[in-house]
Amino acid sequence: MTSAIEAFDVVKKFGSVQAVSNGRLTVGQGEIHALLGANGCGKSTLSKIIAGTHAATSGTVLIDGKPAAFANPREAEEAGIALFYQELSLIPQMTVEANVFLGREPKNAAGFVDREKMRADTEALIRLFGDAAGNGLVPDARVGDLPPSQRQIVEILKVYAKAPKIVIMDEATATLDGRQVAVFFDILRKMRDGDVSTVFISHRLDEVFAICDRITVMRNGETVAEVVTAETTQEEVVRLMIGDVRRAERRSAQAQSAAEPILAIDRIGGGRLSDVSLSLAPGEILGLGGLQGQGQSELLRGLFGIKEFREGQIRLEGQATRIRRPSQAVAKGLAYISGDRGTDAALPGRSIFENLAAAVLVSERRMIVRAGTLAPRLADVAALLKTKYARLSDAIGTLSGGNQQKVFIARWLATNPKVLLLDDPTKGIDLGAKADLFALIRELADKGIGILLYSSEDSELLDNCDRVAVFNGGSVVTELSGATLDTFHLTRAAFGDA
Ligand SMILES: Nc1ncnc2c1ncn2[C@@H]1O[C@H](COP(=O)(O)OP(=O)(O)OP(=O)(O)O)[C@@H](O)[C@H]1O
Repeated sequence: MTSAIEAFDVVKKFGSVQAVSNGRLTVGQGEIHALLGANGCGKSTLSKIIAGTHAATSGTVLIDGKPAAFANPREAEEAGIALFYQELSLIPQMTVEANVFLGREPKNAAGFVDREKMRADTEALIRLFGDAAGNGLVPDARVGDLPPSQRQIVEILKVYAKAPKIVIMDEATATLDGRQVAVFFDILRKMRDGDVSTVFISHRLDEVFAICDRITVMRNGETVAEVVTAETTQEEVVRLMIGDVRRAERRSAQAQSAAEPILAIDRIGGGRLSDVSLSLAPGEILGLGGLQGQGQSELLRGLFGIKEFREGQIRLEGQATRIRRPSQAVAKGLAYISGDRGTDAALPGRSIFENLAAAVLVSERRMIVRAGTLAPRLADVAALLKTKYARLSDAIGTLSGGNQQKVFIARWLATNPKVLLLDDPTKGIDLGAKADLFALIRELADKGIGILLYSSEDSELLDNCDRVAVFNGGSVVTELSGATLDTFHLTRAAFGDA
C-alpha cells in the first residue's frame, strides 16, 4: 500500500540557518504518527514543507505516492492536507462560523454565502466535542471573546471542516484541559477509522504514547529514528531525542540545606503558573528548566514585580514580602536581567555610562547625580566584567551583544543585590562571552547572592546550576540535583515523564 506521506532527504535553509538538514517522515494511510524532538529541532519546518507553507531547499515529498510540489498552502489543501497552526490563525474580530469556513464559505444556488448551511455545519462540528466544548462555544460567538481552550477547539474544527485526508496537528493540545484532550483523541481515532492520516506533534510523551501508532524522532534538523509505539518505551524515546551525550561533569552540590533560604516561594499561582513552591539558598544557583514557555519567565518576571502573582507567598530572608512593582523589587534587593536586551534592558542610543547608572538611580531613588561621583563606582564594576569599551561615554550600541549583556549585569551589581533573577540571559550572545558570564555568575554566587537562572539551553543549566527545577505547564514537576542532574532526566521531565 502506498504511504499517505513519504518525505525524504528534505533540506530547508532560512538564509544561513539550516532548520532541516536531513528530514524524513513516512506516514501510512489511517495512521496517527508522532513527530517528536526538542525545541528547534525542525519539526514545524518539516511539517510546513509537507503542507506547502514552506518550499524545501531540496528533497522529495510524495503524497499518496505522487510528487508534491505545492506552490502555496491552498494547493496543499486542495490535495487534502490540512495543517493546524501552532501560532493560531484565527481572526478574533470574526465569529466562530466565519473563521471555520473562512475563504471556503458554502454558496447557495444564486451564488451567495449559504448562511444556514454554514451555521448548521459549524454546529455539527462543535457537537464533535460534545459537553467538553464548554459553554458559549456557539457558531455566532466572536472568537476574540472565547478563552484560549475554546479558541484552540475552533482551530481544530477549522482543520476538520476541510474534510482532509492528511492532518498535521502541531501542538494542538497545548491549551486544552484533560477532558477536552480525551475528546480530541476520540475524534482523532474516528478520523483514523475513516482512513485519515495524522501527523501529531507534541511535547507531551504521555499523549504521544496514548494516541500514536508510530513515532519519528528528530534531532538538530535531522530525522534520527522511526519506532513503533507499542514496541518502545518513553525512556527509549527520550534517549533517541537527546542522542549520545557524555555526562556533564557535576560540581559537587554545595551543602546548603542547613542555610536559611534567601528566597522562598510558596504555592505561587496565577496566569500560567500553578502551585509553584521553591526555595533558594544564599550562594546557590537554582536553574529553572523545561521546554520553553512553561512558566519559567513568568515566575522571574512576577518575582521582579513586572506582573503580580494572584496566589501564594514570597519570603525574602524569612520575611513575608509582596512585590507589586519593579521599583519595590529593587528596593528589596532583587535584580532582573533578561536576554531580550533590546526590549527589556537597554536605554537605546544612550551611553554605556547612562546604561550602567540606570539601576543605581532606581535603587537609590536619585533623580540627579553628578557623573564624577558615580563614574568610578561603575567603572570598577564594569572592569570586573572584563567589558571591552573605549570610553564610558560611547553609545551602548557600539558594544557587541555579549558586552552589552555584561553592562546590564554590571549595573545591577552596583546595587548590591541579594537575589539575581536571570531570564535566559545569554540569548544570542557568543560562546566566549557566555563562558565569561557564567564565570561571573558563579563568582557572585560565591559571594552569597542567590541566583535563579532560566535558560532555554539545557546545557547551560546542567553545566552551571547546583539544582534544576523542571517546569511543565506552569508547575514544577520535579527537582534535579546530584546524580539526576543530567540531560536524560532533564529531557524526560520536560516532556512530562517525571
Ligand atoms: N522562518 C524562519 N526563519 C529563520 N529561521 C527559522 C525560521 N523558522 C524556523 N527557523 C529556525 O529553524 C530551526 C527549526 O525550527 P522549527 O520551528 O522547525 O523547530 P521545532 O522542532 O518545530 O521547534 P519547537 O518545538 O520549538 O516548535 C530553529 O532553529 C528555528 O529558529
